[in-house]
Amino acid sequence: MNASNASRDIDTLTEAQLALLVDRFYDRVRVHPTLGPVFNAAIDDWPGHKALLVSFWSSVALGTRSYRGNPMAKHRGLPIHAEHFEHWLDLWQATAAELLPATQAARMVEYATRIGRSLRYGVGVGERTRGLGLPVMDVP
Ligand code: HEM
Repeated sequence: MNASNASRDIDTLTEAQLALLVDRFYDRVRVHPTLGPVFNAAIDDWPGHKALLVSFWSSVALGTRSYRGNPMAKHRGLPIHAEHFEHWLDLWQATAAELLPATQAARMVEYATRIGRSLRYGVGVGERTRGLGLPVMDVP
């Protein structure tokens, strides 16, 4: 009996788990009232999109380096507002919580929150807002 093996069993995420998470998540995205229209307008090849996202998440979470791409550039130019990011993360969190052990779900939510935050700033819908919900303008 080896303690490090036992803890590895709990901590190990597999590509199959990520594929299931991605598959269920985007099935829900497609029919979501706010997210669905943005994705359905941009994506024709859903199996291809899911496969790309499995490679993205396995690069992030498993270090496989199988993803090549530029997520920031892909999101610029899409009609995305702050609420899209909030719905995206809520749905990701709910799907991960259903499909993964709690530790792994928390890990995937943590990654998505961090990546989502930089994407938000990249597409110009960062979290810095004033009370009225106006974007903070930098005065030169
Ligand atoms: C918050 C965390 C998010 C993550 C981690 C994420 C991640 C990604 C990644 C890795 C891609 C593939 C980029 C490529 O083609 O190489 C992608 C594509 C895409 N994302 Fe996101 N995304 C996030 C949020 C959002 C939100 C809020 C929306 C809008 C509702 C969105 C809409 C899209 C669309 C439409 C594409 C396909 C773009 C295209 O192929 O032309 N994403 N996303």
